[in-house]
Amino acid sequence: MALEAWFMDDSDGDKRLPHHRSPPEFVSSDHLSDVGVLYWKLDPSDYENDEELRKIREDRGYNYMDLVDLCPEKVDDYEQKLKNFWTEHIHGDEEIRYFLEGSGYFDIRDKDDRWIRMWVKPGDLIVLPAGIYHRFTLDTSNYIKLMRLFIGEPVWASFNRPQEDHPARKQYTRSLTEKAGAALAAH
Ligand SMILES: CSCCC(=O)C(=O)O
Ligand SMILES: [Fe+2]
Repeated sequence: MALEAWFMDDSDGDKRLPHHRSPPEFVSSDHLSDVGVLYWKLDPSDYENDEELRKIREDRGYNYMDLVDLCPEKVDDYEQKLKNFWTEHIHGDEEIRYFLEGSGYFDIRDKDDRWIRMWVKPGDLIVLPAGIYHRFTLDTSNYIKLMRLFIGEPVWASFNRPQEDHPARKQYTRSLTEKAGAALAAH
């Protein structure tokens, strides 16, 4: 099963609702990989002993991991955190999230600056490239539990848009341009 993703409408209504366009416009896994998103579907039921997850972590050097249970009782500054997640931002490193319970919306900007909404659910492992604009919200289930992965000492710093001069942003836009150039040359 592929990740469910779609282009968002332009309405300002409740962010926890799906925000499909009318009619809905789904986004293919090719389009997601074009903007540099990596995706795996794993079995979350026994994540502590999952051989597939172990292999991915080893291959990509994700030696750091912790768990986040996103509910008011377990997270300090819950409302503030959700607010920060919802503010469009980038990071200087990959953002790697493995979703274990509940669900939510991970929104990313594509190369034409359109919002793509990815509906993340248990078993979805998603890697966002450094420098991609994104944001996150819970959906109407109001709950999510996830694993954060990182290479080495984690850096959670986020940089709110605009960030056109940030090295990670420049590198990212350059990589998109190169990809587009290579695609043209292949035709
Ligand atoms: C809660 S999943 C990811 C939210 C986010 O973009 C972040 O932590 O930087
Ligand atoms: Fe982020």
